[in-house]
Amino acid sequence: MEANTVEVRELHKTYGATVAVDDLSFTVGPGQVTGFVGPNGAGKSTTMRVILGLDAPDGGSALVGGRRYRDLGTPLREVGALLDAGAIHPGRRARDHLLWMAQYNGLPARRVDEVLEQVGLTQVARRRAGGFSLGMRQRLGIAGALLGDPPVLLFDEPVNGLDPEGIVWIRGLLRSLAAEGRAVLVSSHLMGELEDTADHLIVIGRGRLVADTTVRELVAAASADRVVVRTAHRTQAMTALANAGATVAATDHDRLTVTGLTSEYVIKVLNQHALPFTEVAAHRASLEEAYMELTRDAVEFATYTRPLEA
Ligand SMILES: Nc1ncnc2c1ncn2[C@@H]1O[C@H](COP(=O)(O)OP(=O)(O)OP(=O)(O)O)[C@@H](O)[C@H]1O
Repeated sequence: MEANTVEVRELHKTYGATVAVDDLSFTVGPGQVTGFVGPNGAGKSTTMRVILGLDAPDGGSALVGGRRYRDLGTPLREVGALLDAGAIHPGRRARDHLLWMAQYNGLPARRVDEVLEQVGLTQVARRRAGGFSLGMRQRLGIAGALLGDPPVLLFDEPVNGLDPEGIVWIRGLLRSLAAEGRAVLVSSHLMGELEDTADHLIVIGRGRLVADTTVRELVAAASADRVVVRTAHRTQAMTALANAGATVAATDHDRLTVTGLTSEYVIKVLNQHALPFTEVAAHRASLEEAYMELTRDAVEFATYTRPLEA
């Protein structure tokens, strides 16, 4: 297997009575950003911890470049990770923290200054991490992940708590790391966060695989066959389109979502009835909408509450 690939196969992990990861299999391929999505408690962090050898699986395997983490020669050269940005000793200066990591892993000290530059911390390299903002701590954590120039990178909820500028920066960084041919796995409990970043998606719920798909396919499936219409003649348009065989929902005072007809046919029907419109467009679902569609059954199940007995 190539060095820039992660393979998770039939992974199983329990903590006491809690099944955190349940027969999970997926591959993180090179040259793309793979989003790892699921609600809180779905098992994302546990999976990443197992990949990084911080937790032992009860069954199955998680291999980096075909090897278990503990069999990697110099792990930092094979896989870098940002798990918990708060984990740096507050009294330690940023540069010293990275120098210690470099020395411990037999990496040249010049890499420290390179990664500090890459994450934009050169100016504050001699300050103590305790005085760092969350955004600066995230950057320092990422500098540590990049230190060994690894072909595989894992980021657990990297945008959590960041300001918009920090979020834009991280997105750009993830894209450029993937463009260099690396395998990049990034977790989030918010699908929308990955909209402009991920190429591929692994969606999990309760430790199990829900979807393994490209962002493009997922959005296309959720968008399929839906047309958005804007018209001041909402009621008449709803009647005309429904009579033409469409399923129509009013989504705003002047907006309809039409299913079952092409946009060309929708225009034809509106013209036949001399109904003016300001917009007829094929709907493109957001990633968040696609996710809702994907998990709707599971959510319905989860939010079902038994009525009180009389
Ligand atoms: N060390 C542990 N001891 C006991 N239970 C744990 C431990 N780590 C995780 N769990 C449980 O395993 C399940 C999966 O947790 P995990 O942190 O992997 O989910 P997650 O998808 O990363 O969630 P989040 O988005 O909240 O970080 C949860 O039910 C959690 O409570």
